[in-house]
Amino acid sequence: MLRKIANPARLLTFQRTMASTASTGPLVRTELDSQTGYATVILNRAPVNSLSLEFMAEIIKTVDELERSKIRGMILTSPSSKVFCAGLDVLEMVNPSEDRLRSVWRNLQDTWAKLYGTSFPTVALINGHAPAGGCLLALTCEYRIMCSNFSIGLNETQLGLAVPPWLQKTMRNTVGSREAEIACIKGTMFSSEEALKIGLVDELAADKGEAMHKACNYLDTFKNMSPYARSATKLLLRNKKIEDMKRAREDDIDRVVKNVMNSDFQAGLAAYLQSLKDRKK
Ligand SMILES: CC/C=C\C/C=C\C/C=C\C/C=C/C(=O)SCCNC(=O)CCNC(=O)[C@H](O)C(C)(C)COP(=O)(O)OP(=O)(O)OC[C@H]1O[C@@H](n2cnc3c(N)ncnc32)[C@H](O)[C@@H]1OP(=O)(O)O
Repeated sequence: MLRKIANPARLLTFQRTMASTASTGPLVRTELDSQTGYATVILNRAPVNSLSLEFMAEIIKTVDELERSKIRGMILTSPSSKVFCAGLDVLEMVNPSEDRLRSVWRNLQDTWAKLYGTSFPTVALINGHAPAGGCLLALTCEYRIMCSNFSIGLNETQLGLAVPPWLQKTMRNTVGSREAEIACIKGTMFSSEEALKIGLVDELAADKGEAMHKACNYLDTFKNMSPYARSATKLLLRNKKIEDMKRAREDDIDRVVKNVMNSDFQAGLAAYLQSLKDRKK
């Protein structure tokens, strides 16, 4: 459940209607507490918040809007009780047109860059599983609070996908070189407790209410600090990685096209999709 806001009149909700969504309501909902200046961004693409082209475009737009609104902090979360974000929409990879595949990958790069380079402080409130692209979203935030009994990790290699260099770097920056190398190559999924142990998340919480409380505590640490000094320091730390990604982005896209258009990959993906369905039986 979302944190209760003392005065509902203070709650401004930006809502956008999106075409082609199976979710109820907008793909991304933002609730702004005007007392604290903290925005809760709720990823809302049922059932598992998988990242389609349109969903990522909406996340990017939301972050742009929040930058313009001069918020004091952002909490990224999901309305689901089981899944934070299931990563890229695997259907985007099934025999895609090359043009769409390029656009999907470009949007993933931009989603990462936008969230990684926000001027305001960011917390991922990971209230469910966060494989691959779900872990990527969490890694873009400055601080991660994870509810117990879920899993998180960059499991791309398990699906036959290479982890892009900019994402490897983000993982390395978070957990250190050795842990990142092994985790990326093996495609390890970590339990919440294991993730805490290696520093992939910063705190655990028993439930979403507790996680929200801890997220606000993190954001409160900046309450009396100059937003300029804070964000300038963050961007000095992070901008080079964003620029590196942008410089190499066309090569990155070409590599992904080669990876995904390959017939062996497509055969493996079909088997993977079947295994997702079989798990339910
Ligand atoms: C276009 C991009 C091109 C190239 C990529 C190249 C390189 C990529 C490198 C890095 C970037 C990131 C990549 C990725 O993110 S790949 C996606 C990885 N994600 C997964 O492997 C997650 C798979 N899902 C699960 O493990 C479980 O669903 C989960 C634990 C998240 C939730 O389990 P739960 O039991 O709660 O739900 P399910 O019944 O399994 O799922 C419900 C429903 O949703 C469908 N589903 C699940 N995940 C996805 C997904 N990622 N994309 C699309 N659809 C997904 C699932 O099949 C069910 O559908 P249905 O059977 O119709 O109800």
